[in-house]
Amino acid sequence: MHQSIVIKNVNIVNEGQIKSTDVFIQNGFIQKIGNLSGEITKDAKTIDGTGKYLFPGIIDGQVHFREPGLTHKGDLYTESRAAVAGGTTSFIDMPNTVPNVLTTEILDEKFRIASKKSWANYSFFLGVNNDNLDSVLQMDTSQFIGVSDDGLYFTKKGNLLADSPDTMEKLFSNCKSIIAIHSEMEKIIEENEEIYRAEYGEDVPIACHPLIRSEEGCYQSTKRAIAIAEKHKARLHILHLTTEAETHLFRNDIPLREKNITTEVSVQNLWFSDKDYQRLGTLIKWNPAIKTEQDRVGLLKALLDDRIDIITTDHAPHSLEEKEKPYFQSMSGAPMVQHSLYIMLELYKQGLISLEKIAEKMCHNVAILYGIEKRGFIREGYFADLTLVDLNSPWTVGKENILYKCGWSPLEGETFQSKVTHTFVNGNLVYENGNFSEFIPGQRLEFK
Ligand SMILES: O=C1C[C@@H](C(=O)O)NC(=O)N1
Repeated sequence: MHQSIVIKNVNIVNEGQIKSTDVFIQNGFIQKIGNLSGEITKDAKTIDGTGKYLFPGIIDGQVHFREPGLTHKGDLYTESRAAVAGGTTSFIDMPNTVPNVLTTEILDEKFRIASKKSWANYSFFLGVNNDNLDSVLQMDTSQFIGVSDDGLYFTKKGNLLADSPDTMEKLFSNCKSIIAIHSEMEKIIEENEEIYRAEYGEDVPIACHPLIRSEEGCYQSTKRAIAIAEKHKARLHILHLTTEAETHLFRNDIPLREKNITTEVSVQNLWFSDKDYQRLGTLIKWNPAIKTEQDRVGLLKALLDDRIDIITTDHAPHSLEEKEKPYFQSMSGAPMVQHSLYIMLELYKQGLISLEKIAEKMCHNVAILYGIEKRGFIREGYFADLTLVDLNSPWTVGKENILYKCGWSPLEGETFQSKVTHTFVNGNLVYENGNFSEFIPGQRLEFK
């Protein structure tokens, strides 16, 4: 259902600049950027962009949309709908669905479901762990967006790659595609669990979470993974960094395109810190854990100085019932994909990051890092995935505007100054001032 649309007098935030211009969209693509008048836009729907800011659609490099198998928490329809309402137009989903994505058959099935249900553009990681390592090494993994172990440890202890240096050696010496790993050492976590269990029994306070899933567990794991990757010249991506200490293990003296070792931060680690455990309890229990205020500040600094390459959400919905349990039973993770751009724009309002840097880390760099074709930038000939934002339109997160299937957010009660007013996916205006268009499926991400 492509339409011709012209966005007039809008500030485009793109490739390190903000420029006031017009953008003409037709047949799914950005056809023209510049001051437009007359013939070309004659039959086009006009959107007045005066005073607003146009970003490339956000590409979220790490989400858990829960389908198949865990659809009481979320599914590809509900979570991708929440995504586009928050300005996210593409996502890459993790393999800890049920069954785990450990074969190409299951991967194909996820692509099939997404082609029917996803509002946003999509791709999926193939899961890799000790169980399927040999078969993964037989595959031509350069055909996949990447392999990842994220979340697979939920179904089986001891499956974090970070706990299996032999597996990592074998994988890193053979795998041609991006290897995205969840970097924590299970052994260190288990030792810490025993210490706190001895002290508190089963009633361990949530404030102990960052001490159990500790800085040490993250740092040792990331350091070792980088050493093994460097030895084999593998393409390693460390998922959701949570400590300042780890940021110093990454380089910022070479362009992203030349890096073999990259990393990311998830928005919640730029927003929450250990001071929030008292207020929000297990609602902000994540793996790896939200750490200290010093870590939060250090992560932001590393993002700004390019040791951290991209921003993701690790959107991980669970039902409230699954969250509101004593420490050991409470599920880790929380929904975020509808609110990621809002968090970053609020940090902009606080003077902590520029709009250009937000576009770089949430759009351009994700496209570069994963080699995604023709997305992530506002350029003529690129897909018209675009997000229009009003920076002066305050609103408050509440049950009535949360779109996640699980129906809650750790951000409830938070007031954000900015609002996404329009979201375009492949040239289709799918979201406008709180209303959705008819359902139009997103596309499979193509990559180089
Ligand atoms: O890595 C992960 C996985 C995620 C989930 O719930 O799937 N939850 C988390 O807290 N971290």
